[in-house]
Amino acid sequence: MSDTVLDVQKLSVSFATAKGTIQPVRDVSFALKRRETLALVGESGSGKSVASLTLMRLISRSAGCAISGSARLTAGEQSLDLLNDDIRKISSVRGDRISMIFQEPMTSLNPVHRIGDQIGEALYFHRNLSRKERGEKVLHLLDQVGIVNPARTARDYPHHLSGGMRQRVMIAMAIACDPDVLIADEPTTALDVTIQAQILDLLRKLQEVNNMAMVFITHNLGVVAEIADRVMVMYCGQVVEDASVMDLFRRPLMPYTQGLLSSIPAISLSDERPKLYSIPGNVPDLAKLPSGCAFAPRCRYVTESLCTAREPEVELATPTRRVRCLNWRTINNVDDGESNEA
Ligand SMILES: Nc1ncnc2c1ncn2[C@@H]1O[C@H](COP(=O)(O)OP(=O)(O)OP(=O)(O)O)[C@@H](O)[C@H]1O
Repeated sequence: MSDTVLDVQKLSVSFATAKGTIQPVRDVSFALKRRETLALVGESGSGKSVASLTLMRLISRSAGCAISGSARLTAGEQSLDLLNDDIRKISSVRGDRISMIFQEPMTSLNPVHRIGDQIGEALYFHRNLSRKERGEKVLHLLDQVGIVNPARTARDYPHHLSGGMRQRVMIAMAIACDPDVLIADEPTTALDVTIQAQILDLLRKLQEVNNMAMVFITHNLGVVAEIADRVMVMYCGQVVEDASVMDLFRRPLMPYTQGLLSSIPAISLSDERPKLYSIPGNVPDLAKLPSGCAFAPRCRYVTESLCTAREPEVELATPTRRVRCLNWRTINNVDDGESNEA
């Protein structure tokens, strides 16, 4: 049996906007294995949320939105294409085999329903449980995510809870049916660092217990180092680098990734604090992408005749890492025949 639970091939999403057609996700492919955590990183607007909402089928084809590619979810006996199969089939696995923790718990939780009822909803739809069994499972889930008084919290409404507790409740909802794949969209961004560490710890433990795979969206490279096995860096909707955490942090190959890693602040006790690097310029408007490589206008290694003339294809730098840059060999002193050691 293959270990791949989610196989995404050539996912592209475009929207018709007042400024013209934009393509926030372009030709994104990746495979996710059981128990693996893939981090999706990139600046705001790089297409991380649109990609994951499309996988959940929460963005779907309409007059103003075109989607192409495939996303095969293989969970137990089931195998289905999240992008192309009938929506009734997708609804039967959404919240069950694949689920999502959203960025902002306060807007995702329903303010007029009790916490216990909201967690119980996925169980009601996907599991054949009596009311009593469902209630017990809700208390177990609240306990599992570290809520101190599950019975009381189950009766509470969202506004009774702190930000950290609401985020735990969101996790309890997402894992209620032991999903095979969990997509977590910046689940710790709004929390202070101690709570952030607790939530990361919790997700890791749950992953071990439930054997689930995770797609973890974040801006925070410290969090990536903490939680991910692989990292996929996105820029203007494209994957520009994809590598194991070790390889990426040890030797980033794409100038954008190099820039991101150089902008992480280090803790320094000396009087002379090193000046922090920041990538010059801004992410371009998706409606007016520059010609050639989208990162070229901000790249310190840009070769005008090459980088602005041709759009780079994604290349295998080694059998296990991909990079999208016409200059990556020159920048990293890699000979043509040497790619396997990059
Ligand atoms: N429904 C929509 N219609 C038109 N444009 C959209 C729509 N949804 C998202 N976009 C645009 O798609 C681009 C990618 O947005 P997305 O939210 O995926 O970025 P992101 O990488 O997740 O950013 P952040 O880290 O800030 O969440 C943005 O330019 C956004 O304005």
